[in-house]
Formats: sequence, C-alpha cells, structure tokens
Amino acid sequence: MTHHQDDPNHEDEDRTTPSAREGKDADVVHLDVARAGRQPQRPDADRQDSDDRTADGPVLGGEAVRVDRPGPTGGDWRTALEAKARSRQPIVPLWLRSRTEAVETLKWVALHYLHVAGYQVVRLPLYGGRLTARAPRGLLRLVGGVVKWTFDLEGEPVRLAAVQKADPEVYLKLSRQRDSRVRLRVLISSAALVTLLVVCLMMAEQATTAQWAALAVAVAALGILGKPADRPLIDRAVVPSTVEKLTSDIVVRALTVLGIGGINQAMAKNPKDAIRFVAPITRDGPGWRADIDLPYGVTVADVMDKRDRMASALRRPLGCIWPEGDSSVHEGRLILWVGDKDLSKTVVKSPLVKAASHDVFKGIPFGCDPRGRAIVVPVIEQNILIGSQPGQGKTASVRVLASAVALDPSAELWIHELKGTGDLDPHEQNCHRYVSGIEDEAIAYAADSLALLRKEVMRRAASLKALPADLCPDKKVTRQIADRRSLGLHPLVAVFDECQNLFAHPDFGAKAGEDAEFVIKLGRALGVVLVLATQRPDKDSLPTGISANVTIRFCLRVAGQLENDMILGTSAYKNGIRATVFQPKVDAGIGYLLGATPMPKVVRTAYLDTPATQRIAKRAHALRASAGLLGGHALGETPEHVTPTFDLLADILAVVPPSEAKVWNEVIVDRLAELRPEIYGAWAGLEGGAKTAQLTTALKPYGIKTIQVWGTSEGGGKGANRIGVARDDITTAITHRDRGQAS
Ligand SMILES: Nc1ncnc2c1ncn2[C@@H]1O[C@H](COP(=O)(O)OP(=O)(O)OP(=O)(O)O)[C@@H](O)[C@H]1O
Repeated sequence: MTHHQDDPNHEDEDRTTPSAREGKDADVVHLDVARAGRQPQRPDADRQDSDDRTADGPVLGGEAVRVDRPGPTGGDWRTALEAKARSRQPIVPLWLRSRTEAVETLKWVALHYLHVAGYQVVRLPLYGGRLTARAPRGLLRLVGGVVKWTFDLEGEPVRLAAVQKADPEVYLKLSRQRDSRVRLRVLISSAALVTLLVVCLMMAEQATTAQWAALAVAVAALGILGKPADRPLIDRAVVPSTVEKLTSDIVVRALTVLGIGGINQAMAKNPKDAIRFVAPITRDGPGWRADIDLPYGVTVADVMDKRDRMASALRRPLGCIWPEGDSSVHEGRLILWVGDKDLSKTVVKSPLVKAASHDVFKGIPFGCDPRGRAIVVPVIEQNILIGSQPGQGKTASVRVLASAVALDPSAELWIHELKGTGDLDPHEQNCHRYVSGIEDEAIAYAADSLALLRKEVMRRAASLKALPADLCPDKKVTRQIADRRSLGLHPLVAVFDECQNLFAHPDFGAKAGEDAEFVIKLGRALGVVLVLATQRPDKDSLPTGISANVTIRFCLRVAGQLENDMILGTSAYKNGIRATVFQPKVDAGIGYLLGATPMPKVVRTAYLDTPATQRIAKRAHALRASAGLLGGHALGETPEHVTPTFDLLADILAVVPPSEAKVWNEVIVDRLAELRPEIYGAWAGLEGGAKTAQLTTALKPYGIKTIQVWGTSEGGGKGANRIGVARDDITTAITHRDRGQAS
C-alpha cells in the first residue's frame, strides 16, 4: 500500500508536467529537479522512490511512503521490555505465594494420593485373587511361548510353503538356518530349565515364609502373563470424569459452543490460532486455570454472559465455572477457572470464630474467592455498600464485618438493623449505639445516628487538624492515634442494615441521606466508616450521592442491570461485572466485591451462624470490658435525642390557614422550611419537580392524595394548574389518626 505524503512541491510538479498524467512524453528531468530541491533528503530516498516507481507504477509527485514497512518496527526497547514485564511468569508459582493457597494445594495433592493409596490397598486381596486365577493361563502361555521359541515354530509356515512350492533350494536354506538356531535355543532353554530346577531345590530347603514369598512372586508373574487383553488388573481409584483435567481442547470446545459470533468467525478462518493460550493450563487452588486470549473483538463480558452454557460444555456444575477478566492486560484476556467443587456448596469458615481479638487496621477477613484464597476487606478510610435481593446473604456479610469490628476493642461500633429481625442482636452488648426495628422510632434513632456522625466528623476534623505534625504527619487516623483514646480519633464503624427503610422514609429520609453523604465524603480520613446494606437499590432508597461515593461495594445476586450498577457503580454491568449471574437462593453469600482488591472479585462470604456470632460477641464484650472500652448503649446509657420529633400534618395545618382551601405542594414545602428549617430545609432545597414529589411521597403513608390546584405564585404572576393539597384532606387525616390512636 502506498501513501502520498503532503508535499509543498506536489502541486508544482503536477502543474509542470501535465502530460505525465497521461503517461506520454513524461519529462523526468522536471521531477528530479523538483526532488533535488526538496530538503532535507533521506539518504535512501532515491532508492525508495525508484522502488516505488517499479512496484506501484509511476509516482507523479511527492514522496511515496509505505504504510506497512518491511523490517523491524524499531520501537523503543524500554517499551518492549515494559510490555514483556507485564506478561512475566511469576518466579514463585501463584499457588505458593499465599500460605492458605499453598496449604490448600498441598492438602489437595496429599488427599488425592492418600485416596488413591487407600483405594488400592483395600483392593489388594482382590488383585491377589485375580492374579491367582490368571496364573494357570499365564503358565500355559509361558510354556507355549518357550516351546515356540526354542523350536523356532514361527518359521514353520514359511518352511511348509517352500515344501508346497517344491523349491528344494529355499527349503534347504531354511532348514539349515532352523537347525543351527534350534541347537542354540535348546541349549539356552535347557540351561534355563536346569537353573529353575536348582532354584526350586534351593527353595525346598528355605523357611516356609520364603517359599510362600517365592510362590507369590511366581504366581504374580504368571498372573500378569495370563492377563486377558481387555481387562486391566488394577481398578482406577479416580473416575476420570469427576475431576476431569482441563485441557486446551476442552476449553476451545467450550468456547466455540457459546454461540458468540466473534469466536465462531475466528474459528472458521483460523481454527488453530483463533483462541490462544498465553500460559500453560495449571492447577490453581482447588481447580484448573487457563489464561486465554479471546479472538480479536470478543470481550470477557461476552463470555461471562454465557457462563451457564459454558458449564454445560465443560460438564461441570455452574458453581464451578468462574471466568474472570484481566483488563490490565486487555479486554479480551480471559482467566477461566474451573473448580473441583461447587462454590455454592462450600461453607467458608471465618477465622474470627477462633480469634481472641482483631485489628481493624489490618482489614477484615471477609471470605474466599472461588480459588479458595482468603479475601480481606479494608475498612479504615473506606465505606462499604452491600446490596442484593432479599435472602441472598446481606445480613450474613454484615455480621462478619460487625464481628470483626467488635473484636477490636479500640473500635466503636454502632449498629442499626432496620428490619427488626434481631439478626445482629448478639452484638448489642458491644455497641455504643444500637437499634433493631422497622417502626418509626427505630428509623428516627438511625436518623439521629447520622446527624450525630455528621457532628462527630466535624469535631474529628478539628481535632486532627490540631494534632502536632510529628504525631500525625499524614493527617490520617493511624493505629497509634487510634490507641490514644483521649484524642477521640479511634475507628468508628456505623452499620445500617436495610438502610432503604431509612433513606426512603417520608420524614427522615431526605435529611438522613444528606448526612450520610456528608459522612461518606469527609469521614473516611477521620476514622468514621459507614457500612450500608440495602435490598432496594434504587435512587429513592439509596441517594446517588451515597452510591457514587462509597469505596467498597459488595453486590450479591440482583435481578437486573439497574440494581447491579446502583451497587457496583455506573458501567459495571457493561464491563462484565454482573451480579445477575448468581443463582437466586443457591448462590446466597456469593457476590461481586469491588474496591477491596485490585481487580473486581467473586467472593463467597464467610458464614457465621447465630451461635458462632454469639460466641464472638461474648468474647468481644469481655475484651472491651477488661480494657474499659464499653460505652453508650452497651452500658445502658440512653442517648440524647438529636432529630426533633415533629408532626407533618400538624405542621401543614400550621402553615396553611383555613382561608386557603387548596395550596400548591411547592408553596407548602417553602413555608414548612421556614417553620422548621432543620427538618424541612432539605426539602426546600430540591429542584421544582423533586420538591413537589417529596411532599407527595411524605403524605402517601397518611393516605393523602395530591390534586391539581389552580393558583398563582406567591410573588404574583400568571395563574397555573399545579400539584397541591386540599387543607380539608389534612384535617380529615388528622381526625382519622386521632380516632385510631384513641381506640
Ligand atoms: N456465606 C454464606 N454461606 C452459606 N450460606 C449463606 C451465606 N450467606 C447467606 N447464607 C444463607 O442465606 C440465608 C439468607 O441470608 P441473609 O439473612 O443474610 O440474607 P439477607 O440478604 O440479609 O436477607 P433479607 O434481605 O431477607 O434480610 C442465610 O440464612 C443462610 O442460610
């Protein structure tokens, strides 16, 4: 391919040699002159030009430069080295790097061979019986073979053929050869027979055990000789299909049946090279790992979508197939991990069950990835958001986090379990603030907590600023600072389980959302950590300011892309991080973890049942009590009330006089904000539509419906039809409520 570079002389040349375009009377002198005038000139320019002319026809003007040039690319050697560095094979194999993984692999190998050995030892009598049964046939075969060899019986058919053809010359030749051969072989066979007899005589004088041993060896040898061609002596200890070795053929077969256009086209064009294996398929933890480059244009997300089909193609349960991308290399790099065991059937034990104490600065042992590697979730300077459909293991994962925090006496624990089932009750004894419930009082308590946290963050910011530089060079909370309790900068972990009940609450939701966002944005460096769990990740139940700012996300099974991206962040679904692949119920406790590890990971959380959690909580309580670090709720203190109680309906009546029968929502909200800025201020700050909707939602629980109201703006102007409330509806609702309360 040639490419004409822009050249200032190009036009001139065209103008001076018009006939050249027709190919007649071409005036080469003009061109050369023009070229000679071109500065600077490459040393090989002339050769190049003449090459171009001969290869691609006449070049009328400008310099022809090949787009695809022959020879080496001449790239920077450092860049090449850097590219190579990215695909370096580890010096220490991956499985040896982590202690748990090395132990797991060695355990797997040891168990495998122990099983094989045990299986065969148990069957030794069977094998002995088989050998004995086969020994007579072996003896016959041995005798027959020796006789055949000694008397050269293989040659018999040829000699007979010579006789039948009546060819004396050939017959004589064959007979002579046979005689000499048989003479030698008879000698050898006789010697062997005599040796055997001598051995037998010698054995007769030996102890009986030696005689039995010799007999056993002889029987075994004869038994092996007598083996039928189609029946093996030894049974296989491991039926191959149970943990079938993953081979490249199997992987290619599995990828080609997924029905992905890009793979099929590439396979049709070049079946040998379409799917490349960048490293040998190896054992990695309790399973096989294949590192694959997918065909050009195919992404890991395409494969991820067809995980179930892949499971069928690999003949494994779905819970064994874990394709993973490595986008640090490129979007088509697939790490296919095929486990021996179904992840959904593995129960991950938590090290917290036995731990005497825990240091939250070292992170929290959260669970395992499919390869059995322990996953630690950092909490300091982080905020954690957990989401899923109901019953997929949210509370169970919160339990693990809360238990680890409880075991660190220096950390303050606040728990708000807004479902009211008491799943986190065991830790009540360790909490500075604790509530379990779904009713308004519990929600108000949780809202109070967020308001208090907001204050606490501001207090901590000032304290941290005032610390001398030598004590706190990075202006961050460290273990050393956390241990100085008097500074009040110890880790404070506040858990809000089923937080949608708080954020979507008509009265407390908006303010709580704002406070949470504030704490998430500023509390990180100050040791204040929020752990939020929700089963309804939509924009009303989880303010976008929160979902956009959390640093660690854990998403168990969700139904669709929207929920997936609310928890895991925008574009997560598009990038192939899809918590929709997990199966409802079956995969409870399995989710995608983002932000805790360099790459997003599938994680099975450790499971702590209620008795285990109770034991941990008791241990943590003793630890805290002995360190004198119990406080607040754990000591039975009643908290100060921060969020003022208010009555929305009474407040509306207060701002809408009887003279106004119907008023627009937005007007009511503005008046409410004037009445109680600390409560309704956030509502008034919303944009027009959202402001109206806020009041509509807040009135819904009272059974009050908004209506179209004709009116004019308070500042005057044109009349308009907008959403509003009838004052009578409010008074009726109050009457109903009062009657209900009285009864
Ligand atoms: N890591 C795990 N290992 C094994 N089983 C688990 C795990 N996590 C959860 N489960 C199972 O899933 C069930 C539901 O878990 P959990 O109560 O935590 O779900 P949830 O998402 O909080 O539910 P809801 O939304 O109804 O509150 C548990 O009772 C348990 O049997």
